[in-house]
Amino acid sequence: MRAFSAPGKALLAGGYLVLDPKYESFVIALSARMHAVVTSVKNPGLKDETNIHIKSSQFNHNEWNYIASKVRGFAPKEIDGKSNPFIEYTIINVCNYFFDIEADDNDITIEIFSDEEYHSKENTKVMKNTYKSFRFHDKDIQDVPKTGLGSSAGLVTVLTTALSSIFCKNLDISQHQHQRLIHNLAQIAHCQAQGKIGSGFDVAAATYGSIVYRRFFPDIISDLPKISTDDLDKYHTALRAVVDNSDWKMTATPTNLPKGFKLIMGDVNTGSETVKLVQKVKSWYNENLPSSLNVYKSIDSNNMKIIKLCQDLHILEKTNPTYYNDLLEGLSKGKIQNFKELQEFQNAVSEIRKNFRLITEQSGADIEPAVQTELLDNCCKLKGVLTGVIPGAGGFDAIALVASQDTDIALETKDLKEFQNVTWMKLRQANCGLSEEDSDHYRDLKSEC
Ligand SMILES: Nc1ncnc2c1ncn2[C@@H]1O[C@H](COP(=O)(O)OP(=O)(O)O)[C@@H](O)[C@H]1O
Ligand SMILES: C[C@@](O)(CCOP(=O)(O)OP(=O)(O)O)CC(=O)O
Repeated sequence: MRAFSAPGKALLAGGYLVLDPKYESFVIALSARMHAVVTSVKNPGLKDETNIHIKSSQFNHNEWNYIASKVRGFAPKEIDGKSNPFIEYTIINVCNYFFDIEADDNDITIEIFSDEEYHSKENTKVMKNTYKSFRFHDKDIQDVPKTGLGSSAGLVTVLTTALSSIFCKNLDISQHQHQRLIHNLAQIAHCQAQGKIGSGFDVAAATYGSIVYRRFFPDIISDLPKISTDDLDKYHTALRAVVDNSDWKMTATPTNLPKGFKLIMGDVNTGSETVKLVQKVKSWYNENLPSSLNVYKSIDSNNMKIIKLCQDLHILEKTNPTYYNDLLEGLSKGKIQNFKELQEFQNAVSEIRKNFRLITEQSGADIEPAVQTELLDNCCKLKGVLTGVIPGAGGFDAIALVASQDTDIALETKDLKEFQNVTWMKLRQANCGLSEEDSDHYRDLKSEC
């Protein structure tokens, strides 16, 4: 029995630009995690087939029971005809990657758990033990509203890890080459399940944690052949080559918010459709060249300022702790104007937001709609708050603030009508990407009362 977990994400800087390998982005991994607990047994009754049971009991006892066999290219068959593409493409890719390894066991059960912040808490019951606490819903997974933290990317990443651990007994996710294996397999499965090749920052954060990210070239995935039972070798040979030997040309450099700063996320309970926003922005971009390129260049130079400022603040904390402590105190007490680093941080974010408001106006894609502008501006007036953005694709999704560690946002905004539509989420910046957990910590979950 082994267990793994992977974090959710917030794209703090780099929305839209991250789709182009030309630009780098700033991704914060979140304390909300997806978990997978895997067990396996040898079932002598099964010939040349593997049973894979995936249980997601938190969602109305959802489960998917698959049979996968080499002769069908490991295309999994769900015994009741139920479908979950994220699970299916994970099985296909992991099994095809390890096609020549005879696992000791052929009956595998993986239990999925997701931390509460990924989904709406309505009509839920808490089940907990000394180590973990999860919310149980009375609806199926697809019917429970999401908060947009990247549940499918986290799911595919932990599932890829859990299933790989059956074929690769010495899987050690603290090793760089194993992280790379999981990342590449999960990235492929996630794109195939979504039916599109996005930037992949969510899978990269699920694997590597908070990162400065430059995407892979999309053709690395789109060039993979279709799985065909006529030529089974074709897919797994190509997959192995892409996963192990191709140069993905992506970068995922570990980063973090500087010490004494924290991320605050607020859910605004409406949500936006990323795919539609991306389509509108792409059309606007292509129809407005070269001025749209200048807008992107301006956003990029401010994204880079934020990344650089985080690095500079890390250094300052070590080299000039007295000044650094004064700066943190200045941030807590609302004396931002006395510290050039804080001012530069604020200015960079306001330039980015200004550009996104311009794109909103010209493209019709609600990236920073007026109600969110008002909300963010109000947040920025709160003591301890340095700045705020709508992460990722923007729109009516969550807001993300950068604030001093001691900011008590719930207390500061309590009973203020301008914040009545925001629910402050129980989230922090994560301290790691993919990690191995103690499988005993998921046993004997009990209802609170
Ligand atoms: N805990 C879970 N158990 C099973 N499937 C899950 C779970 N969390 C997410 N999924 C799968 O991911 C889908 C949601 O993915 P997506 O729409 O990409 O949302 P997100 O933006 O949160 O990644 C769900 O419909 C389901 O298929
Ligand atoms: C526009 C984007 O650059 C960022 C979208 O970020 P979100 O965090 O909004 O993403 P979803 O979880 O997919 O809704 C598209 C991309 O990078 O794929």
